[in-house]
Amino acid sequence: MTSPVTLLKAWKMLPKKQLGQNFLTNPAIPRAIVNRAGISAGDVVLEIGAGLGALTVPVAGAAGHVYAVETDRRLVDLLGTELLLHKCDNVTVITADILRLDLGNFVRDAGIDRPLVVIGNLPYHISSQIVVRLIEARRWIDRAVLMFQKELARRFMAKPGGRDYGRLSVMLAYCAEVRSLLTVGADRFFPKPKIDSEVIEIRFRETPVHPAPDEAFLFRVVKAAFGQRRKTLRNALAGSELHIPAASAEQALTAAGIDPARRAETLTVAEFVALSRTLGNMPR
Ligand SMILES: C[S@@+](CC[C@H](N)C(=O)[O-])C[C@H]1O[C@@H](n2cnc3c(N)ncnc32)[C@H](O)[C@@H]1O
Repeated sequence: MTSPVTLLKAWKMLPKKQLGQNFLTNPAIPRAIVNRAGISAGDVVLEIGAGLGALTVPVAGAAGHVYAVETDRRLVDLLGTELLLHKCDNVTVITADILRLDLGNFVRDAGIDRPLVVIGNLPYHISSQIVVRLIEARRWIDRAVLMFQKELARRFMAKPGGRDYGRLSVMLAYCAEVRSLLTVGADRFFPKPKIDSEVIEIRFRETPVHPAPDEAFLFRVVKAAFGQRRKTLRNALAGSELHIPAASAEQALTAAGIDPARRAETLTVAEFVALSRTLGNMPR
């Protein structure tokens, strides 16, 4: 692996902060990610934010095929050269904004016949949005192995009852098993970010443990409940974009067996599902 400092210098480029460009500098990290992710020749991988190819090259060495998405057009020639140099002939580079890529259409158009393994050292400013997209598109995905800023990764894995527990903790617990694979120090990147990173595996379940009658509505309820997380659930729901009268919120919470004076951060996934059911059954 050529160091990002050398590569960027040779190609007369500077990293773009607004694209979250913190490139991996130490080849041991991508190798560890590939090993712990258990990438094998049967896998079709979608990489998000390929950058200079630090992860793309070792992933290509282990996987059947890699679709490497990168939004920064400046990097495409550089990435192509790196892939040629490392004889990676099983990589398709896609110049696109991952948030605009329709995964269903992409899988169909590319003729991909199996659930994807998604991998990436994510641009930190859109990490949460990407996870929401992956949850929505999870029918096309087996698992995702992604690097986040450590604080965010902790929130994704949080259990009810603490400050870290939020909207995405609930959405992920609803549909996936999440575990930490590895912590990566800030000094393993160029430019060096302010905080350490963590790689987590999100393995999507075929069916949720507590299926909601209407998943999209469940996710709206979760968003509304955490929208004003310091308020009691009764008031948070009443003041939310769901426009539920306070009396109806109280009635739905009670019917779901939830004390209306509790806060969102104390509810389990099963309780959110029960609440979405009683709210969904109310006349609107
Ligand atoms: C943290 S860097 C990781 C680069 C490389 N994978 C590595 O580990 O060294 C994130 C990469 O995502 C790219 N990126 C930022 N926003 C993106 C988007 N919306 N869609 C696709 N790629 C994006 C950046 O240009 C950058 O190359």
